[in-house]
Amino acid sequence: MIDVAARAGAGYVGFVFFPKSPRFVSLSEAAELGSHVPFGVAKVALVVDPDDALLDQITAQVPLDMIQLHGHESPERVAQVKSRYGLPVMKVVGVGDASDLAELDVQARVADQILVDTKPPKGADLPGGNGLVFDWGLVARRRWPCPWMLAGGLNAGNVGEAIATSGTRQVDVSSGVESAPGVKDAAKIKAFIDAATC
Ligand SMILES: O=C(O)c1ccccc1NCC(=O)[C@H](O)[C@H](O)COP(=O)(O)O
Repeated sequence: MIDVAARAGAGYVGFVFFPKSPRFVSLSEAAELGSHVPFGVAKVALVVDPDDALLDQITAQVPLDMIQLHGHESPERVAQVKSRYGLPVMKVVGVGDASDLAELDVQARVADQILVDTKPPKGADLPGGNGLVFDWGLVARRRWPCPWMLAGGLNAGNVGEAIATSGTRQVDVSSGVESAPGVKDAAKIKAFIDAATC
């Protein structure tokens, strides 16, 4: 499915290293997948509150261009990961309401990129990939000192409105291009990218 995404124009592909996820990939699977990603498409490791031991293994075995921190990592931890691994770090910040915007301002001063995602509901099994939207108006016309990407419940049917409302220049999707949890769908990937780029 990586070739489908790349041919359709995706700029990033992500490997989910979260064992409870239906999208989980092992180190060896990610290493194999990563070796086939075309030049120009960034390979991103998605990790949740990882310790150095896990990141040491991932970065030693998987060809990567970026690390995405999807847990409760502090700005200090973001800075540590950047410096220890020499890779750009995308920090995910979950937004449920306006009170969550302050963390975006703080993390955007440290991270290389921020992913503005929907805050997972309390008790959710997954910190991301839940297919839920938030109020895109909350981030409309906001500026941060690093590039940012919008995520959360996007699909081919709503991504145009999400871009128009939020003003984002980059979008991220997971469950919205799947036919079942963890099963990516080529037609949905193409439709999503077409809708996001026209
Ligand atoms: O997708 C997962 O299973 C996952 C597990 C653990 C951490 C992050 C995870 N996904 C994060 C993503 O990058 C999603 O693309 C993002 O949250 C948007 O997901 P969706 O709402 O399904 O488009």
